[in-house]
Order: sequence, then C-alpha cells, then structure tokens
Amino acid sequence: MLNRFRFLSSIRSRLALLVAACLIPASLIAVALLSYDYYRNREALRDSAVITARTIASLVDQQFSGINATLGALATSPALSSRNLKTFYGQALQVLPSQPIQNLMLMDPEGQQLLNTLRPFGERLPRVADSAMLRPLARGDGPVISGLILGAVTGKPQVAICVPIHDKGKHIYSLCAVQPAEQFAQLLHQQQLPADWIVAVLNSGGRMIARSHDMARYLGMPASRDLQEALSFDNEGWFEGKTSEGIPVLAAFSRSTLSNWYIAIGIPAASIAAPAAQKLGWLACTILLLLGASVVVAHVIGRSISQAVHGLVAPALALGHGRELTIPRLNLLEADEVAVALTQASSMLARAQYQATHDALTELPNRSFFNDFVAKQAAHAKRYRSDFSILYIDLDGFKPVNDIHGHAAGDAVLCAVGRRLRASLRESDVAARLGGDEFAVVLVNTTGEAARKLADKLIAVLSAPYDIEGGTARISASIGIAGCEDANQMGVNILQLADTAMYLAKAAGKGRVICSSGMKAAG
Ligand SMILES: Nc1nc2c(ncn2[C@@H]2O[C@H](COP(=O)(O)OP(=O)(O)OP(=O)(O)O)[C@@H](O)[C@H]2O)c(=O)[nH]1
Repeated sequence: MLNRFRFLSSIRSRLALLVAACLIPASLIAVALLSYDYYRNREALRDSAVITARTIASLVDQQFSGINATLGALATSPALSSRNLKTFYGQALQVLPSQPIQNLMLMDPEGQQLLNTLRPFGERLPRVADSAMLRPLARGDGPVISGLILGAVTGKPQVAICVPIHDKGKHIYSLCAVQPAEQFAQLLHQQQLPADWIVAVLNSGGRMIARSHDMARYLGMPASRDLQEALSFDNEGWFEGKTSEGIPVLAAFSRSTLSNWYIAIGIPAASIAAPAAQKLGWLACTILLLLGASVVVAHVIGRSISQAVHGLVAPALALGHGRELTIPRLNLLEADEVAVALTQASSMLARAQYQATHDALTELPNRSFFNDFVAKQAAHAKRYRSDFSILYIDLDGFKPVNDIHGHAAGDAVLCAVGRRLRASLRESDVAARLGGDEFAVVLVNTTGEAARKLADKLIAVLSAPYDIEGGTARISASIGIAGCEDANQMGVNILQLADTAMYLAKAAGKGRVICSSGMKAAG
C-alpha cells in the first residue's frame, strides 16, 4: 500500500507537481496573451488595409479629375469650333507632357479617329468600335470612362477618358485622354505596400484594370467571387475570402466616389498568422527550456532534501535503541534542526536511563540494574554452564557515622565505599548499591574459595579508616556469599540466598563472611 503511493508522496514528485503547477498556468496565460495579440494585430492590419484602399481610390479619382479638367480646357479650344484640327493637334502635343496620360485622341461621333498624338497629324487612323463608350458620348454624357480596351494604335490594354464636344448644340467630336493599364499598376507599386499584399484596381463593372501580382493573367477579368459578393453589398469594408488564384486572404476594399472604381487589397492569411506562429514556436521552446531547467533544479533540490531526510532515519532508529547520537551536518536547515533535536533527545534519554539504573550518590549501578544484570548472568550461566557468585554486603556500624559526624559525612563514606569496591574488583565484575548501607557484587566466573577470599579482602578494604571532614570514620562490613549453582540446586533466588547469608554473618557477630554453601552444609 505504501509503495503504491510512494511516487505520489515523495519530495521529488511534490516538487515536480510544483513545477507543473507553476508552468501550466503560466503557459496557458502566455498562449491566451499570444492569441489576444494575434487578433489585435489582425484587426489593426484590417483597418489599415481599408484606409490604404480608400487612399489609393482617392488617388485614382484625383488622376481622373485632373485629366477631366485638362480635357475640359482643350474642348473649349477655338481650333475645334473652326475645325482647324492641325492647330488643335499642336495644342494637344503641348499639353501632353504635363499630364499623367499616354496620348490624346480626337474622334468623330462614329468613332473614327481624326487625330492621335501617338501618330503624326494627317496619318490615316483606325476606328474605335467601343459602342459602350460611343453611345453615352453620343447622348452628350461626359466624361465617359471606358472599360479596359485594346488600343487601336498601341495594341495594348488601356483606359480612355472621353468628353463630347458640341458646336451649336451638335455633337461634332469626342476628345479622349488615354491611360495605359500599366500606369495604374505603377500607381499601386508607388504605394510601397508589403510585397505579399495582393492589390487590384477594378473598374465600376468589377473588371480588373491593374493588379500588383500576376497582372497579365487577370487583366480584364472579373473580380473573384468573394470580392464580387462583398462589392455588391458595400462601398467599403473587409471580408475573409479567397483571391482569384484561390489564396485565402483577409481582404479590404473601397470604392472611389468619382469614377466608381474599386481598390481591393488582399492580405494572405498565412502572412498574418506567420508572426503569431513564430511567437508560438518561441513560446513553446521557452516553455520546454523552462520545463527542462525546472525539472533538473527540482530533481537536484529533491535529491538534497531526501538525502537530508534519509540522513535522519538511522539516528532516529539509534535513538529508539537508546544509543547516543552523533549526526553529521545534513546541509538543510530544517533537517539540521531535527538532527539537533534528536541529539538532545538522545542525551536526555541517556541521562534518564543512567538515572534509572544508577545510584545518584555513589554512581554505582542501583538495585534495578543489578537485578537485570543478575538475571542475564543467570541465563548466560545456564546456557553456557558457567558460574558466578554474589556478595551481599551490609556495612557494620554505619549509623554512628551519621550520628557522630553528620549525614554529609555518612554520604562521603558511602561514596568512598563505592570507590573502594570498584577498585577491588575486576572489570567484568559489577558492584551495585542496593539501598541505604547495603551493597552487592557479582563475581563473574568466580565461585567457592575464590569468592570467599575476595569477600575477606573486601572486608579488610572497607574496614580501613575513612578520612572525613573533622576526623576519621571507622566501619566494617558483613558479607553473605551465594553461588549460582547453589541457588539453582536449592531452587531459590540467588540474591535472597546471599542476603540470608549476610544476615547470618551479622547474627554471627558482624565483620565476617558467610557462604550459602556452608549454610546448606550446616542445614
Ligand atoms: N548518610 C547517609 N545515611 C544513610 C543513607 N541511607 C541510609 N542511611 C542510614 O544508614 C543507616 C543504616 O542503618 P543500619 O544498617 O541499622 O545501621 P548500622 O549502624 O550499620 O547497623 P548494623 O548494620 O546493625 O551495623 C541508617 O541510619 C540510615 O539512616 C544515605 O544515603 N546517606
């Protein structure tokens, strides 16, 4: 069960979640901002395209009105009313360089050219057969702008702006200024619009007069279906559709007020989306880089934290076993704080254990420790068939020390007894204070005569005078000895057996040793 959630609950997985929790919303916000930016740019581009279309349309109108004014002035020439066409030809040649036109042409009401500045005066000229233009001129309407016509002299596509000339109410001539279609294309190029914008000049009938791209292919052709539909609804506006060649565009258009010609601008959808796609690519790269860097940093941080936390496991287990701890620096503030707390807890635990098992005055093991030690020693002896003895020691004449020299002197004597006992024993033997003036000793692997000899030695040692404040104290000791084997055979507690032997020693006159084996023999 724990393993199942191991990944979810580890520090590294939490850090990975943190990285994801920061990066995912940030990425979503960035994408939202990008799309907002894309739509704002698109709107700005659309509005600027509409304004540009309107500007070009007014430029076309300006040209037409300039040409119209020139034609109007020439039409009043007396040379025309006097039918002096040669003089008029000269006047036309003079006007030509100052106008944005290719040539001037005069024709009779039937369309027969009478003069054309492209040809020397008097040369025989072809007839104009554009009835759509001749008819309104015959009615006296003017100016009339032709559709795209193939020049009778130049053989090139061109547009003619014509005015009828009357004499005494009779239509005698039509004067035309001719502009090649190429001139409108130049007007478009002069605007220096972005190279991928597809710009077209359409006449009032929706036919292509000039185009920024692929002009030769689409000249004279009707506008694309999408543009035709848009033009039928509005004089100015925008729409999303396709160009004649099928390119998806955001298109803007505007109709000129004088000529009713249209300017249409198509911005390829791909070129609008390209900057956004590029930004999106950069964003994706940045997010991936950030993600990679964050994952690496999270991994490094996670590893250092988990190492620090794992560094606390062994000390915590050692603390459970009551061992004193030394924890090296973990290089993580919180883990180091826990390490300090564990170290302090281990010291407190060790102190408490010491206090629970040692006598505060003599610092010898106390009765509780002694009982545990004897029990372990008994188990060991049983298993390995070894032996040990216990000496139960009660001081003789200790009460008078207290009474004569005071309790502090009594304490000092008890401490000195402890030191003398320790000094007289082997390292493996254990001396304890059982309470009051009672002490006990475990002699490991020692029985019989050896134990008795040591007991005699202890009585001599403990009976030596004690230097205390203000004098000397003298005491002695009564010792009862019990062997492990004797206790087992008799089926009694070894400590009780030694205690009983000690009481017999007291009863026998103090300052002596009684062995439990002797008691058995006596019994
Ligand atoms: N100074 C001091 N005295 C203690 C302490 N514990 C017990 N005693 C005293 O030790 C004495 C022990 O009593 P007894 O064993 O009857 O005194 P004793 O004079 O040795 O008597 P016998 O064993 O019959 O020789 C009592 O007076 C207790 O008050 C202690 O920690 N410090």
